[in-house]
Amino acid sequence: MKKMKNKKRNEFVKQRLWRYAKGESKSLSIGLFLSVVRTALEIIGPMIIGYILNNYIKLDMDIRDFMAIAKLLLLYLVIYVLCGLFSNLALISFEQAANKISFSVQKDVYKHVTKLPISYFDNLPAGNIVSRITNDTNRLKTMFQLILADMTTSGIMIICIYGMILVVSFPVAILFLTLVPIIYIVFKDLRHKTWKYTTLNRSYVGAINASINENIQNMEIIQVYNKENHIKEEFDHINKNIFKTGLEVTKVRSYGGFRAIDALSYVGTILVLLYFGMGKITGAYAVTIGSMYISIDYVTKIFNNIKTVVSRFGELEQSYASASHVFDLLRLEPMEELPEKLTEVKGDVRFEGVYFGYGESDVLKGIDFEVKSGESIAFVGSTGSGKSTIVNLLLNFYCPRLGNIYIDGKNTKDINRNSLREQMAVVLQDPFIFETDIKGNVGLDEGFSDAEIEKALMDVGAESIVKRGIHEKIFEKGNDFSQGEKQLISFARAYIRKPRILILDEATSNIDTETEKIIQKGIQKLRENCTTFIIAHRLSTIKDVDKIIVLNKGKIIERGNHKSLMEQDGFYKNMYDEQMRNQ
Ligand SMILES: Nc1ncnc2c1ncn2[C@@H]1O[C@H](COP(=O)(O)OP(=O)(O)OP(=O)(O)O)[C@@H](O)[C@H]1O
Repeated sequence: MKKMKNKKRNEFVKQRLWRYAKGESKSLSIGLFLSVVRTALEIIGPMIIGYILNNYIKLDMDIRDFMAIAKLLLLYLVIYVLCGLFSNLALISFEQAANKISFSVQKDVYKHVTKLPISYFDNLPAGNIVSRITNDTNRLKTMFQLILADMTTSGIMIICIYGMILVVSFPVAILFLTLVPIIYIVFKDLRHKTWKYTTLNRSYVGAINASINENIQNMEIIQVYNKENHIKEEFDHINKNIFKTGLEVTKVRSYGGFRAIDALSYVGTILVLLYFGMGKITGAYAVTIGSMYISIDYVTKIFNNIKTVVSRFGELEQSYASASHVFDLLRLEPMEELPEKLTEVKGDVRFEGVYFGYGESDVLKGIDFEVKSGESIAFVGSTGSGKSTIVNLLLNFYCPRLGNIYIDGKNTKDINRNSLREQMAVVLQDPFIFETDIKGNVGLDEGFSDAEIEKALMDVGAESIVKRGIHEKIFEKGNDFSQGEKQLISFARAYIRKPRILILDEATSNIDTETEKIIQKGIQKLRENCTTFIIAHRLSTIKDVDKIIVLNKGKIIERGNHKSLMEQDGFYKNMYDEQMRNQ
């Protein structure tokens, strides 16, 4: 079963790689053509020297010989200059193709990720996805660079040079074959060790990235609890492992496989010398100084190229693994774009026998309620009772396991998600602020005019922000704005879209009375003409809502309005009294 899955995955990766490569076939073909020309030129070079040695280097050289040698050496020089030129041009073509491919992959993956169901993100840390889109696609680029720029050219070179050795000296070509099994053993060993240490190294790099990400995001907590030293120790530990495994990779490459291939290259040269020496001594076969020179040059070149292929192979495998990671994201089923769009929405919402769980056990168990257009409904209950989950289902981030949710009588399972969300606005307890100006934060670059943005801000009571100017930049996380001001910006963001359904996740943190007043005024404005869902923590703020649902462990245990629930003298009244006492 696992084998089948791996086979399918491999097929998908290969298909995708091929498709992306085909998209850049022009640059790739040019690069390949230039590489072949370069190889041909590199093969011709030693032949010129061989020709000089055989025909012009003699005891009775005259001026005509010198002139001929000079001309041939000039040709040799031109050939090597051209060789360098073609090699660089080929590299540029391959680099161009690799860059364009990684750009397309990144674009496709990013677009695909935005269409994935939210449930997918529950199981994968955000850092992991970021790393796949950035690091893994970069490695995929390296893969194209490696395969094309290094391995293809070296491969072509090995084949062509071996062909030439066959032509120049058949026995040398046969002698060379005796070294192939040793080359294979060295290659296997090097591949195994490089894979082992680079895999370890990359996993430590991944761990350190995740740790930096987490620590920077939680710097306040780290400093408040004096955890700096603990964090530093943890960081040092991973860092040391990165250093150690990195060193092992270098050692394997420097002392191990590479030296072995260098040694084999010397053995190859010695074999050539022995063959030609034996021929000269015994006179059993014809030898020339030129063909000896050519054979030695070719053997050296062949080993240099084998070294390139061997050294790149480990990296290539790593890059292939990265490509597989990236393409795994593309294999995930995106959410279906349902055709039925909501246009004119009244805002009637009905939950009917809804059961849902993120994992195996349900966190909502048989939720039923109805709210009419323009009404407000609040959800209260202890932490983990399922308040936010109800809203997650309403937003269609998840589908109920059992039961249905209706908006204006239409089942949300059948409604196009984007059209559904266009009718909704969410105001979170901790408003998210983007690192752009106030206008961008309110309008989210959806083409609202300055006047519309200012009006929205004024309507929710953010005069002070309008006075600062809507083109003022808000820096990361909006730390130069007060909590209240950030809330007002997020209110304006919701208000300007004129949602039919508003979801308010009420702030749990204590805010001063002045900010509280401003916020409550903003909320009143927001709630006008909307069906409002409130996730309430402070019961004093929901006295005026039409319906209150009291949740406990995913079940509705009480329902009514503030007055009727107080009269019921149950869970709600207890919570309310407790909060009043603690004020
Ligand atoms: N993405 C998730 N993956 C797995 N379990 C989750 C996820 N989100 C919430 N839960 C679990 O579902 C249950 C209900 O959580 P939910 O956030 O809906 O409660 P809540 O009433 O809104 O809590 P709070 O008042 O603390 O925000 C909890 O046990 C919670 O641990």
